[in-house]
Amino acid sequence: MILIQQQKLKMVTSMTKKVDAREVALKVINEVESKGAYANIALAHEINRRISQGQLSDQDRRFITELVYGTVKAGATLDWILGNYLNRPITKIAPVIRNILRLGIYQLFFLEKVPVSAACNQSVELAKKYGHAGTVKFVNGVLRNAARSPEKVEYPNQDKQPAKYLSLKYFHPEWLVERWVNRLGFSACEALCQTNNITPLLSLRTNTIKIDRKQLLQRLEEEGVLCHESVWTPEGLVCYQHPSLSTLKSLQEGLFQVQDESSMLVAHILDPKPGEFIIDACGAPGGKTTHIAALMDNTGQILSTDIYEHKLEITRENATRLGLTNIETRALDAVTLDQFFPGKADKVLVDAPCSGLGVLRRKPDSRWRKTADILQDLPKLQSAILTSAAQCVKPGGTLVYSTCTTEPEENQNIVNNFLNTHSDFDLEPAGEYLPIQRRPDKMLQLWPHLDGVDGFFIARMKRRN
Ligand SMILES: C[S@@+](CC[C@H](N)C(=O)[O-])C[C@H]1O[C@@H](n2cnc3c(N)ncnc32)[C@H](O)[C@@H]1O
Repeated sequence: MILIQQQKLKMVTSMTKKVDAREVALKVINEVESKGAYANIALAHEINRRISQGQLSDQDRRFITELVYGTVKAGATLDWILGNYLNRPITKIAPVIRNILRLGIYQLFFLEKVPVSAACNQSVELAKKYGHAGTVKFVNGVLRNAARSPEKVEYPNQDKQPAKYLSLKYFHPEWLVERWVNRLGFSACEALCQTNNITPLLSLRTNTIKIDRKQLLQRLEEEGVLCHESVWTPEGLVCYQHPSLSTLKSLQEGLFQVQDESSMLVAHILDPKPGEFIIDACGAPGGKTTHIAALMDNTGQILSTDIYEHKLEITRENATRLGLTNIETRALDAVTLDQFFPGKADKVLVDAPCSGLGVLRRKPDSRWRKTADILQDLPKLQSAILTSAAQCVKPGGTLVYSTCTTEPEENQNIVNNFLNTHSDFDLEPAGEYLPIQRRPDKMLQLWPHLDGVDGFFIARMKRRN
């Protein structure tokens, strides 16, 4: 009798846990869909809150993350799959029920380890909680039908409709895939889309003014973080296992900064020297500013500007945590920089606001927030910032332009147009300033599928004496 009761209790506990994980995921997805919340921020908030209340195990955390990231990323494909089993347009379904269906379809079609019965039953449980008798029946019918007849879903022919096929298969907006297929070809576009769906490993930059990389590696190991050394930068670490970062003392002590490897390359290509005066024109939240500051051995001066004061607050917090005292911040529009510091800086970095199309793998919802229009609008701002910031470079000084995008309109075209109209600047081979894997490239374009890092563009120019 006691044994049966214990078994029942165990079943109830594990059932409750499962329902909780899906319910937490549903809550985050609803916030993304109806309130426009950023998936990574809403998820971190929800997970941290529940971890602090002792409600979530590590396994739950991983499952919730998988459900949220997967469902958000696969959004359009899930709706297209659902279209095969619905007798009304998906837009006519109440948002919460639509999200329960998407979550269910994601598990049925893309999460092999989730049993079909669990995907269906738990979705029905959610429908009971958030819907009424009619919606429970509806969710049950749609999901069981999909589970019974998955063959109803037929992807478009890849030769006849390559962009549509890749877009549905790899969860990318069709306008973007169309661009990439035309420019890169089918196979490269497929590899890029595939890579964009793999959540990248966390990478950290050693704060070299406090600790060296070997010591940090050891210290992190003691805190349960398993890393290996970056093959791109001498201070980078790539972590393949780690607890929640907020629990790490080494982070609070300022021993490292979270930063992608390709982003770390920018400061190396700028090649700052101790004692210089450097302007980081679009500096917040300070990833590159603080790297430049460390490469200058905490000497000289870096003026980190940004149009948003609230973002500069984060730059200042990072600088304080990392123990850097050579950084000043100032809120201003970089388009007006030349009015304040003409010919004053040894080096200027323009890490321009961009479409972020090189970092789609980082944020599951970002691909769905962008439209082709950004590639019309952003280049005007990028050019204006570069032109103004360039006037702050001393004769003989250096100008670096970088973005986290892969699109020529925001990258090569901006730099080529600038060079064509500014004969006092010469292009220098950015690839030769790479700290480890040197390349002959004049302008550097890094790709997630080719280089295993975020898609980044970096160009280095020198002002003539
Ligand atoms: C790519 S982010 C910079 C990231 C930063 N360099 C780092 O490494 O942490 C671009 C920044 O440009 C800022 N920005 C956008 N328009 C601007 C403008 N007109 N003037 C100055 N900053 C601007 C944004 O607020 C954003 O923080």
